[in-house]
Amino acid sequence: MTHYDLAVIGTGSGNTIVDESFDGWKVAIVEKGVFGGTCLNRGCIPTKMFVYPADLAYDAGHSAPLGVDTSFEGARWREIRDRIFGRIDPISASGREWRATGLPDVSLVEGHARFIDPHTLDVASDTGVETITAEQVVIATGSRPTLPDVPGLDDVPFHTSDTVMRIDDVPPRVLVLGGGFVAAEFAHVFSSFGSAVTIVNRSSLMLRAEDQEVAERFTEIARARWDVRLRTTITKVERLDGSETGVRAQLDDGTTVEADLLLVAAGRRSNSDDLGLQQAGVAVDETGLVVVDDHQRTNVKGIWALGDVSNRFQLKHVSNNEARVIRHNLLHPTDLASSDHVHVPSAVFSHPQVASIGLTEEDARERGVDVVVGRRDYSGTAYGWAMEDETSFAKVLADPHSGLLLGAHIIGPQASNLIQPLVMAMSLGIPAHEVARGQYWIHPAMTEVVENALLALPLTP
Ligand SMILES: Cc1cc2nc3c(=O)[nH]c(=O)nc-3n(C[C@H](O)[C@H](O)[C@H](O)COP(=O)(O)OP(=O)(O)OC[C@H]3O[C@@H](n4cnc5c(N)ncnc54)[C@H](O)[C@@H]3O)c2cc1C
Ligand SMILES: NC(=O)c1ccc[n+]([C@@H]2O[C@H](COP(=O)([O-])OP(=O)(O)OC[C@H]3O[C@@H](n4cnc5c(N)ncnc54)[C@H](O)[C@@H]3O)[C@@H](O)[C@H]2O)c1
Repeated sequence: MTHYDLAVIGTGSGNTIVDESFDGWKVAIVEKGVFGGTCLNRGCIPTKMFVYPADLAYDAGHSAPLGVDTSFEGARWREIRDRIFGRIDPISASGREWRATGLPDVSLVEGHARFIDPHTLDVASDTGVETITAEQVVIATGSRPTLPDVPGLDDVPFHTSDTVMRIDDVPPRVLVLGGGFVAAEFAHVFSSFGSAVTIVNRSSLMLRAEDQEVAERFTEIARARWDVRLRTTITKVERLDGSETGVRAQLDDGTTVEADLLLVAAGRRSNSDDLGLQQAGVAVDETGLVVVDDHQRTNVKGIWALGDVSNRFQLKHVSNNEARVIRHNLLHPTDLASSDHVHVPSAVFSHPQVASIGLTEEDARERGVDVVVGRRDYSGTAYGWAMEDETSFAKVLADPHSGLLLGAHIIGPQASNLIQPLVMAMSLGIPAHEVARGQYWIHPAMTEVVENALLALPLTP
């Protein structure tokens, strides 16, 4: 049995904790799957590498309103896939190699970790069980796709985001179960490359967690592009005769959908189960998230947690922030840092993009928060005219007296980039009028939509 100063379970954001500041520490990094975790191998990075060519394909087929005659002639899916994973897989492999052999004090222990007690882990692999002990343990085991209880699902071929990017060909018909981030991004990718997409979503809007006006606009655009079934669930799914991958789904509205590929995108759950947390006495909340304080400490001394296993955001920039906090706190136990869970932005890389931070207008109303709203359509700016945009807008919420921003929501081209000055303003506490008038906004850049939304706020001087 080997004793370590530190054991990190999970090589997603967990892997980023251990840098040269831990020289002299004896460290175990434990991983049961592909080195590098979700974002690198099957999440943020490959999805965005598919979205970019999908944007090109989509735009090529939609340039006529600007007087440009281009068309989408087809996508070489296997070439796109192999280019993407030809870049990613070697990064994962070399990261693994470096951890396995490159550092004298760091050991890569490959297998499934389970607590035996707060300082002892059994790591099970095909070659047996290795028991290790550690003074400090970081739980960074991430999350996995939720599989809803759909009758027949166990007996049909289906994909989740874990597997769908590695398929061989663009399916003619794709059925997506779910209407959140994953559904919105993959529907765009597959339909841009030629698939007919049907979305079956339980809630009444796609991207239902967004500001309602944004979710409504996204849903309206999605309906014009895909067959979107709202307030609908699949009641039964079965194999499609004569097809290796196809399914026939019965919906609770009485209709049937046939597809060549079923993508299940119904949310993700924390990988806190199957970790033996009870043996360690680590508390988990009713949704399965490991409970941590602002310093990322669990209720058990010496055990920390970060990322999707313990936060509800399920975003890479949040996991990375938490990893930095844990690194600092392990190295400076008497001067603990805290994570920022207040100003958390997110973006959906679909077409259109959606980006948001802070309160939605509905949140503000429900909580009785006094807010004013500033809104600007892209079509009210010169760059919007250049793009002939008719559907995109930016919306900001602020305290009417201080002018401090409380939320921002953008739907349209480059939303994920346009929101950044608003993230900065919220995070640094810069009032709206100062953001709008305390700097030049390059004319006539797309950012003018943000400037104008800020100027549209009816602030009391
Ligand atoms: C399709 C998709 C697209 C996404 N796009 C974005 C995006 O654009 N922007 C964004 O901010 N976020 C995005 N996310 C979310 C982001 O990927 C996650 O929030 C982030 O990767 C979580 O990091 P983590 O370190 O908590 O977990 P992970 O990266 O999942 O790492 C956990 C690791 O722990 C290992 N593990 C689990 N259990 C055990 C065990 N018992 N023993 C040993 N090892 C174990 C796993 O194998 C895994 O390697 C996306 C997610 C998905 C699925
Ligand atoms: N760009 C990004 O940052 C990005 C991209 C992809 C994923 N992610 C992360 O991964 C998480 C998971 O994404 P997701 O899209 O799987 O989850 P989600 O929570 O965003 O959406 C789940 C959707 O599935 C629907 N649903 C659930 N059960 C259903 C059922 N039985 N029938 C029909 N519809 C059902 C819900 O109504 C909801 O619309 C996200 O919350 C996000 O944090 C982030």
